[in-house]
Amino acid sequence: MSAPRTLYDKIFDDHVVDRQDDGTCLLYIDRHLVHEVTSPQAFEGLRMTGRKVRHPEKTLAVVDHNVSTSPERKFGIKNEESRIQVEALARNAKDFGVEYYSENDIRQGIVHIIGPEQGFTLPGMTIVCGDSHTSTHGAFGALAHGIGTSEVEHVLATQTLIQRKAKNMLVRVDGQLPEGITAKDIILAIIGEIGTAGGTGYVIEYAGEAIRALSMEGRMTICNMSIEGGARAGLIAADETTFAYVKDKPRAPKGASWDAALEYWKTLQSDEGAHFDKVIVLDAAKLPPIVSWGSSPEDVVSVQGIVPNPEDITDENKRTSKQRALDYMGLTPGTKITDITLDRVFIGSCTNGRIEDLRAVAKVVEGKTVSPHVDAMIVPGSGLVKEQAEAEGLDKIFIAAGFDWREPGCSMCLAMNDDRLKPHERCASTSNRNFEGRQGFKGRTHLVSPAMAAAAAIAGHFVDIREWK
Ligand SMILES: CC(C)[C@H](C(=O)O)[C@@H](O)C(=O)O
Ligand code: SF4
Repeated sequence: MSAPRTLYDKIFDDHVVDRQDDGTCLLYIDRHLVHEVTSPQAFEGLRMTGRKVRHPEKTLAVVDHNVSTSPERKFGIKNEESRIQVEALARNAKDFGVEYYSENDIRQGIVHIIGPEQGFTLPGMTIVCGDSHTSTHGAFGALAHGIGTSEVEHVLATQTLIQRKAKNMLVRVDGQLPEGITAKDIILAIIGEIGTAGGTGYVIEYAGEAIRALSMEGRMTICNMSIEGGARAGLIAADETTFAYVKDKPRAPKGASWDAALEYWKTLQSDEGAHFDKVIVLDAAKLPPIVSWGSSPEDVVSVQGIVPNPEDITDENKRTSKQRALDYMGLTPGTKITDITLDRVFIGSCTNGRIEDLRAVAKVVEGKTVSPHVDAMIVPGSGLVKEQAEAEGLDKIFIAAGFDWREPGCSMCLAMNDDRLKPHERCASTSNRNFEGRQGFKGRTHLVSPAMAAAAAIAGHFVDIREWK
């Protein structure tokens, strides 16, 4: 009998085209998502060498980072640099025969939201995109890697990727989440625990009762942020929740192909006794709502906590870096998290811009009003998310509460378009990165769950969502 294998081992093995003695492998790539930021040079490379896209039908292109989220966007992009990137992708997709969702297509949205929505992302697949948060697709039991521009060119030309096998890490989240605690709190707590380098060299498989109980949206939130924990990818074994989500999606297999696919997908689980190089265990029942206080996703604390004091850190380098983070954030050690007031609230991104996230927000803000000193925006992750939210009347709830309801895109997750913080503005954000300048020059980001961001918008400061009425 062969040795027990992990889910990662299985998907990897099933895609190896060539294995060198030194461990370098050539992996077959099933799906390639392309956006405007990391693809122009890759297409240019193909042009210069007279190559074609090897499998246009396994490639899907969409604009997301640079698009305006204003309704005015149908009249064209004003920012020169953004316009050039968007136009380049439209042209490249046309020239190379790749399907393309423009900003005027209802299917357009953040690349990691549209893949799953279209059934382009399926269990057991290898999926790549020139974007670090490609790990999101691991929620489907797919092996999904973010790649660089030269690799984008390699995949476009050959439908393969050069890879070395990573190590296996298991993160098991036991027990049940308390009311009000979400997937976002789980992943922020995990990163707080392992640190931003904790996953370096690993592919993380998330398992345990609390993970199994999550919706696909929640699972995507978890896998999305694997990269913030340093991991090469994040994975969750596909199960009935996955199959129910995937079924009838536009590009999902149909009829007999569906049955055959399902048979295979059901084998995609880590075997009993499979070896993991590192195991982390968390108790879901003990998790509080989490808020980040610094400029790294590992700088997290319970909403009931206080801003930590770097003086307490013994390691000098770490102490200096956390001191710098506090200065950047304009925070004083000992301040209660619930005393931190906000100027802006951003709800959206590939971490938390899906329909379930918007429903959670609507539940918190219905019949209430955004604090007069807060400017709050909601950016649906895709045109289809927007359409669904509007069909459910969520937009009316948001607008009545004083939120700005926008068009889909990455928006203020990274401020490549006009949505950005002004220097020193403080923002509660449902996105995944709180790096210096991430949401605008000198902007201050606190990462939270959608419900926590929503409550903060209404209250004007952080509140414990477990006490929300
Ligand atoms: C622009 C892109 C290359 C980048 C990434 O790779 O993640 C962006 O999506 C981000 O979130 O910082
Ligand atoms: S929403 Fe943010 S994290 Fe996601 S792809 Fe866009 S910029 Fe990157």
